[in-house]
Amino acid sequence: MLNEADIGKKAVGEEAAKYVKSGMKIGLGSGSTVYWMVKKLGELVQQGLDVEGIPSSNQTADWAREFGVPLTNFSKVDQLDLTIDGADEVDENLQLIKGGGGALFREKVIAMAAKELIIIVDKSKLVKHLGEFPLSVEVLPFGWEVTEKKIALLGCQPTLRKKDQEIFVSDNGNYILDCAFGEIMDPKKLHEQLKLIVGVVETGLFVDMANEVIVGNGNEIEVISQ
Ligand SMILES: O=C(CO)[C@H](O)[C@H](O)COP(=O)(O)O
Repeated sequence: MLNEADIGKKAVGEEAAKYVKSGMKIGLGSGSTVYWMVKKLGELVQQGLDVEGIPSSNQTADWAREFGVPLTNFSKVDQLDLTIDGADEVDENLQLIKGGGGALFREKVIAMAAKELIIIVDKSKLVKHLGEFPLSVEVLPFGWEVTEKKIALLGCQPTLRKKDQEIFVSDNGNYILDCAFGEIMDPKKLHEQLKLIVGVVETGLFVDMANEVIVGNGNEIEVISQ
């Protein structure tokens, strides 16, 4: 049985697949909302849609293989036509926090490489200001303790992400610090400050990147554009 949020995720995931046209190279995001998009894409491929995707996580790659979505990589593709991804928070200016699943680095690469970025969320992800969801920051394992202290000086309490009592390791072999900054009034500035810290690989702030956000409220869908 799907709960209210899951119904919204399924609705927007399936809706987003309609934006994919034959011949396109697609960036495939990560997370439970993207799952529905990849599943739908698999059905469309069965019906003759000619598309290739670059996955942003090992999990998404597994789903693509399961549902029959052909995969490619950046040695063969310079630019993606479209990237479709989820988010943890979306503010009124379509700025995003991503990285709840720890795939933020590859998600940012496929977002940057695409002509268009469509974000798919259920309505619980819409916020006035970013920051209630702790910001994910991917850091190199070497000296992560020092990196953590530098990040804390920017005004948060970072927590090293763990899974099943073990340190969570990203698909890139790095660690994730979940940084509770509270309300983030200037996402661009915070992102830039974080990126200046040696050891920070990438932040989950996606600033001025989303072109369109598809929001699911149960089965009702709303599209918000820049
Ligand atoms: O950024 C992400 C993973 O790194 C996801 O897109 C984000 O966490 C949303 O996930 P879900 O669709 O499961 O709510």
